[in-house]
Amino acid sequence: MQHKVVIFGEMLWDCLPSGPVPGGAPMNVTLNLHQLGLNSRLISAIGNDEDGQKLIDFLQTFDLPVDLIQVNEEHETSKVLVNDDDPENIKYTIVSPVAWDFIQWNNTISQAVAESEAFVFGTLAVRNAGSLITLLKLLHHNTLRIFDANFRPPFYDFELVVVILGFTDILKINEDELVIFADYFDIDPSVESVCSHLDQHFPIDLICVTQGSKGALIYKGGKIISHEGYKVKVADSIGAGDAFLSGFIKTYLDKQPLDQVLDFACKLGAFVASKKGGTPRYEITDI
Ligand SMILES: OC[C@H]1O[C@](O)(CO)[C@@H](O)[C@@H]1O
Repeated sequence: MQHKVVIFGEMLWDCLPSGPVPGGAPMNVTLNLHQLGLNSRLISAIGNDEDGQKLIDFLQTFDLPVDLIQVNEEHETSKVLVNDDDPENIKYTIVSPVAWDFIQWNNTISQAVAESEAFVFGTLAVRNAGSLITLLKLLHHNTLRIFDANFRPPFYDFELVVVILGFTDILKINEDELVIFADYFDIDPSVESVCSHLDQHFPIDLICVTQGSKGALIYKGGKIISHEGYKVKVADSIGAGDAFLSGFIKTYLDKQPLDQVLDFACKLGAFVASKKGGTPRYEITDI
């Protein structure tokens, strides 16, 4: 049976100097999972405009269901200005407010989350109270809750992060976010200290930490499994973390051993880093 995963958050156009590409971490994860053969659906919002229609058209070229994507009459489809001068360290300027700042709760999205095997969310889409209220309601469902911190300064608030951590089963952070967590909790910024602190104070069962070109690790029950990553020629790092998370979700739900889960997550992350933008089109056999 196909695993059902629901993803909540932003969908947008990443405006690179070379032209616009579809993006947004939650949309990138949804598309990756779909291409990996899972039943993935995105809860998001576009404006009633051409940019929004083009995003829907793009998703439909993958045969991805778009029934949980709302059309907001008052706010535009999201655009992000991307500075890719340093391909390994991308800078994002995220226009505000936009349609996905106002994702409305309704029975259809609630039921989709209730029936899902996993529910994935991040911090950017809840920068505004409109979508935050909706996410907080959805977090009460009894499904595997996967939190991808995906901090996009200045759009995150650590007090809110702490609330969300209370509803998190699996957490994914990168090495920069690890330091932000350590600063907030006023603890040593090592992987061991941050992960064991989170393990002790929150209901989190497993933590993934991505470390850019140095690879990634999984922390579970006091043990760390690490992977040195796959070396590729980086086109840009847009969506590499999203691809890592997608590879993790697929193999984790398939109940593969954690070292293989980590290996596939690293492989997919590296594969997407070797392509331009966060939403390349591929077959599983290409990875
Ligand atoms: O979601 C915020 C930003 O992060 C990315 O998803 C990459 O992880 C970009 O596509 C987007 O502009």
